[in-house]
Amino acid sequence: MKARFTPALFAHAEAVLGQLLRFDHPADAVVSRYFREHRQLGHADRAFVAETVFAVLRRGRSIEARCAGQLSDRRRLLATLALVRGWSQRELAPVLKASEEEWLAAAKAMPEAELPPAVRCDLPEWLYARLEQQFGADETLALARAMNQSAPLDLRVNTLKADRETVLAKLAADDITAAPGALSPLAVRLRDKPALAKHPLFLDGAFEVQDEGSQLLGFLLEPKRGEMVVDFCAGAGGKTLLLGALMRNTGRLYAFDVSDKRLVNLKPRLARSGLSNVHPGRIEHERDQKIKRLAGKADRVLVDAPCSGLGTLRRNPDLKWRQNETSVTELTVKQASILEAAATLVRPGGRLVYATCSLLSAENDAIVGAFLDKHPEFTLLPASAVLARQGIACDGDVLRLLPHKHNTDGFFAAALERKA
Ligand SMILES: C[S@@+](CC[C@H](N)C(=O)[O-])C[C@H]1O[C@@H](n2cnc3c(N)ncnc32)[C@H](O)[C@@H]1O
Repeated sequence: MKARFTPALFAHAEAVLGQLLRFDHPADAVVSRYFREHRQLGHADRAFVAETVFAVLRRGRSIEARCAGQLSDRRRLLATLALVRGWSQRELAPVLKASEEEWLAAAKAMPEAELPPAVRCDLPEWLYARLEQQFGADETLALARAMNQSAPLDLRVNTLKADRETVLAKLAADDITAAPGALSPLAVRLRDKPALAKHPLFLDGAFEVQDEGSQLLGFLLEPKRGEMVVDFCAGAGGKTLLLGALMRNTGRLYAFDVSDKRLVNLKPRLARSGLSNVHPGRIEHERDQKIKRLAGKADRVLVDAPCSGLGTLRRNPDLKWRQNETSVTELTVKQASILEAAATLVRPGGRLVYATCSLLSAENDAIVGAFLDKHPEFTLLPASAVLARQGIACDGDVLRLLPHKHNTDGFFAAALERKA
């Protein structure tokens, strides 16, 4: 159902945008809190508000340029509706003032191709410069365009509870249009974004929401029955749950994180999943005693490192305005330190996977390159070969998923093996 566009609904979007543009909290948290405080807003109204303010976060830089400096939050929203969402002046009529019509027509008339490259890509200068150096101008534009779209909703089937065909059939019976993912053998991609929190298959643990790209990191680690596996930065367990299922609920899977809050969020997911091989543990830092006790014992270790998150701009467009060169440099120091500590856990012949959801080589190739230079006892396992033997086609010695090529979030992952 489409929302009825009224001045009151527009005012809600304006209020949310005002909060978002302070950039002091993650955008999804700000929007969720606003909706909790305004329960009268129905599903369609919420969808309108969320999509419109997220569109401003995605396209704000080029919108500003096209509006030639005459900007307020109200005008940002009007211009986004007209220029990004393609609304006509007739559709905007309930809100648009006669005095704004000329301004909006001029913004619409300005050709996008005349904007400087970073503005056209809707990226801050520093980020554009880094991506352009890595990918070249044409590919950066394609990448930025893909990242300025909203992401599809992907599920991961929990093989302890169901198989993909059964999940697809049951979703179809509920009029939820879905298709098997193109890369992950466990992925289901939905055509729309239905609310799933009360769906019986979700409540029963038959699926979890997880980007298809994120699922491939579990396959790169390739944990087996009966092994000892460590998820070093487990967070709320997005990947832990997949690893536990790949281990067929056997062996021992440690889920470590420094954040109590995230580990608490893992609990209900674990309960739904039916897994009993997962051992969550909070650590103070990467050199915690709990870690030291496992030195040299783990068959496989996943480091899903804290990162800039710049591969997830489709979902978190605010990150491009909240990260900066200093925050990225601080993250790289942390990433190197976590990888160093996690590596000590790996037994001879065992596997270590370093992964991020960043696009920046400073957080990816540079971290792994420096680690391998310092640790000749580790070698790089070609990611394409590891994935090919599990029926997953992906080129390259490292896994590099990109929104414009793979239609997933941006991920980097490298599989390293400690020599036997
Ligand atoms: C990319 S997130 C992990 C996401 C999680 N693996 C998932 O799939 O949902 C990175 C995590 O690293 C955790 N972290 C930060 N510093 C850490 C450290 N020194 N040791 C372990 N975990 C850390 C953060 O709390 C955060 O949960």
